[in-house]
Amino acid sequence: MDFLSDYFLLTTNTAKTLYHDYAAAMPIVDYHCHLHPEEIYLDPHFDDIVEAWLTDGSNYGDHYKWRLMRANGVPEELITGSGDPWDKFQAYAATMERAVGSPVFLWTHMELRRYFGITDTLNTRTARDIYERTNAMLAGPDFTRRALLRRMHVDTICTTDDPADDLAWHERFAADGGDTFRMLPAMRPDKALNPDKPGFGEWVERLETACGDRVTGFDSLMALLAERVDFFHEHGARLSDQAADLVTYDEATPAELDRILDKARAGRGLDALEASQFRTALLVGLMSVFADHGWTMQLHLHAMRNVSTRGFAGHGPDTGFDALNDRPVAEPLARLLDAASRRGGVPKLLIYSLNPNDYLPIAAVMGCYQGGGVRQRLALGNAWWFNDTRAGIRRQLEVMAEESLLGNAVGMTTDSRSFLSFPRHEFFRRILCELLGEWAERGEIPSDEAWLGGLVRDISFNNAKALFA
Ligand SMILES: O=C(O)[C@@H](O)[C@H](O)[C@H](O)C(=O)CO
Repeated sequence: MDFLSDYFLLTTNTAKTLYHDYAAAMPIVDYHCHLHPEEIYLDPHFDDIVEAWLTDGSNYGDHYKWRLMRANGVPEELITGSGDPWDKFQAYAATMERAVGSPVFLWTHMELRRYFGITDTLNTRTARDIYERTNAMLAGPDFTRRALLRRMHVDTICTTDDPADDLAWHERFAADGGDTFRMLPAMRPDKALNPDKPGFGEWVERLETACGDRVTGFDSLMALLAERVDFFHEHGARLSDQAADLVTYDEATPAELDRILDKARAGRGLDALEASQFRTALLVGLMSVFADHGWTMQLHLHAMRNVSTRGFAGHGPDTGFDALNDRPVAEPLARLLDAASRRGGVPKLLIYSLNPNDYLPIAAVMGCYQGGGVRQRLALGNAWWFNDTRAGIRRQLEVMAEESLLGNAVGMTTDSRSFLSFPRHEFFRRILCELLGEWAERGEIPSDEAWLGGLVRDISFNNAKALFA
């Protein structure tokens, strides 16, 4: 089979039919990504393929590529530094020559095909020609940020926004009549959930300013966060998204929570127990608020961030110096959900983990809190970050099928920092169809095309669209 042919990844005739007749044309709901609302609203062109693909001055770029370039011995000057764009592109091309089997290799060539119509393999011999052809096209009207989203039939895109953000860019986007797609905020209260991290006190002051009110204790912090959920809801938000790099459960009295909050605001440092008590109470409280609003809460578990001290000191967060951790998940997650179910209720939840060994424990715990007349109240989040690979996506789909209801899975997200990364949805849909096709042609599921095609459309798009119903 030719590289990236129409049938790539589609290993059976059933898969080919399911992908091309049911998945391919479905629009995209990208409900978790890191694209900036300002860039989407202002809709500028890219200076060149290096800005679109690798990095710009603000170190805002695709750290998946940066990690591979570092692994290939490329000096930082040509990764996130101020090196010449052509030198950077050459270095990336040389890196791709070594990246056989990497999803980044596949995505790179899918993006060259889907956006630029270039079918050449990127390497040091073709780099100059591809550099010049892509740069010429990037200057055209079909390559502004919004045009790239339109061309991928994006229906909805959710940005990642702090509770204290004013959502001004979302307001301007809506006031101008939007576009062929919706840009909606998703609330990311990570700063509230990290009272033991530097900047917590400053963040509380940002929240007070956004609300025009004071935080006088833990309950008032929760009240101001609930106010921001109302504000986000009025702006179309229907999802939250928070990282839980550690999943712990420790209870505290209201008085203890107030004391911990004061200590955190004063920057006096919290011990592990105090941080866990604060996070436990805040997560359970937020679950109640999200349940009241009918929101879907995304929990991103077990990242191990900023592993390299030097890397973090030199480049800041989200620059390719993160990993995953293998901390326990089942018991603390069960205790969090149980506390929520006994108090304000368990919201709709998408629970991701960076550690694929967590999939089965998470799915088993999830099954204990379904119900209340809500279809798939809890679902396993899609294969995330290091798991956004053919094997990782298959594993997540298999566990969702084996332990819950694959027909209710909520598709894929780019989770990206690149406007060119939307073929990751095609990558996912092909792997979904490949898996269903294999099961059907092994006789493990009925080869009922209409039924399977409907499920493919639901998993690829309809289930994600329903998050906003
Ligand atoms: O949401 C997260 O915590 C991660 O997606 C994180 O932002 C990471 O840098 C990323 O973008 C992985 O795709």
